[in-house]
Amino acid sequence: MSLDAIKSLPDVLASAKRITIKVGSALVVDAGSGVADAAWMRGLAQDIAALMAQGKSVLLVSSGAGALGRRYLGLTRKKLKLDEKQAAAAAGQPRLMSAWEEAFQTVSLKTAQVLLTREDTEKRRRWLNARATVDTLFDLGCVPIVNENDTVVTEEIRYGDNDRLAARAAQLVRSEALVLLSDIDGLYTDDPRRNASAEHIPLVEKLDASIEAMAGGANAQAGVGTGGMATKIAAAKIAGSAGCATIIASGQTIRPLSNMARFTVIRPQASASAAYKAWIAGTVVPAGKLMLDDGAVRALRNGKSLLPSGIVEITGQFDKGDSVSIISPAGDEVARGIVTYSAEAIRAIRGRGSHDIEGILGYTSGDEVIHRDDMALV
Ligand SMILES: Nc1ncnc2c1ncn2[C@@H]1O[C@H](COP(=O)(O)OP(=O)(O)O)[C@@H](O)[C@H]1O
Ligand SMILES: N[C@@H](CCC(=O)OP(=O)(O)O)C(=O)O
Repeated sequence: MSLDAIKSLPDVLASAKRITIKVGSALVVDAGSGVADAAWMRGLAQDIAALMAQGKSVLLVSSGAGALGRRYLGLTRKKLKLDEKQAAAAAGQPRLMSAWEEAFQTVSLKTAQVLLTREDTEKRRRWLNARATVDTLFDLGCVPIVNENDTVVTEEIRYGDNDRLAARAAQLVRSEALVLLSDIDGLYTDDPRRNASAEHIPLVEKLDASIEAMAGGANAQAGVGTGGMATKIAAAKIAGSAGCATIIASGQTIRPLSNMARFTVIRPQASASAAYKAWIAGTVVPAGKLMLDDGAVRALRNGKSLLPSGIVEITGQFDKGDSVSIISPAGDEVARGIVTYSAEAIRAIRGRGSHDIEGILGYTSGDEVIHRDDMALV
């Protein structure tokens, strides 16, 4: 795979280690035939392979299940009832995945399906489980392909648009860049399909109400998009608060990431890891305390993860995924972090070596009680 292909990528993408790419239905589904656009999908697969060859992890969020299923089931009416939309998504999703599988096979990459609901991204335990699965898929060199689990979500509990789902997914995997590939090459001062004098905006430094006011609804002509520019700006806001930059670009070329002539970059408020650590340190109420020995406190201050061997005492009842306070022998709070094991499990493994964990608990969730990425020094 030639790396020349990605020379024209915006800097923000070149410097990101983890990238989330969202593609809209209009790109994946050929408007005339109503089936997956295999040639376009192969082109994107080549671009993604080029990014992965640089050591980046790529999460793909793909719309198109509803549009593919509609045609397959012969549901051609413009307006469908919710249960019909869900039926279309149920029929379209396996078609969408098999089209992606074929596309990625041409660049020797494996794919995996991750169907999420809003609850998965809002309930902490489910969030952590989803994150662990996607991390493992990255480690295995796979391209996780995310969509909303349309068949089980009702109107009240669904995202309904994959722009915001993609922003949450980007946050889930701690992406530094979220690319929203659409049928338009970025944000304009007004919907350019309705206002010919609308001007393109290449860079948004600060996403405020004046920017939000520019973004309108979907391209009604295409008929398959959901949310339009408004949900892309809402997505950029979610991503930005998690330290992730958003790029809105047109996907209407055969190699959309290599041929990104014009786009809009929306700057995040902080770096992804700084935003995550600020969230751990500030917004989370600790559910318990871990008292450490001096050696463990020194290790944490040197940027190491917390291992069971340095834990002397535990207070409180907490579960895997909860936040705890980490206390020095002098009684000071040195850090806060998200635990990989429950209070009960940590009581059983405290003071022991990581290699003993599996023997004591009968399972292991990793060597660390708190991974350094999940810890903020106070
Ligand atoms: N300010 C704006 N700048 C650019 N596009 C806009 C703006 N306001 C509304 N739009 C519309 O948003 C559409 C893209 O959203 P959408 O149709 O939902 O695509 P997708 O399927 O990629 O999510 C554009 O085609 C355009 O008509
Ligand atoms: N989950 C839906 C996609 C909903 C959606 O946001 O569509 P789009 O605006 O085309 O990205 C599907 O696969 O049909």
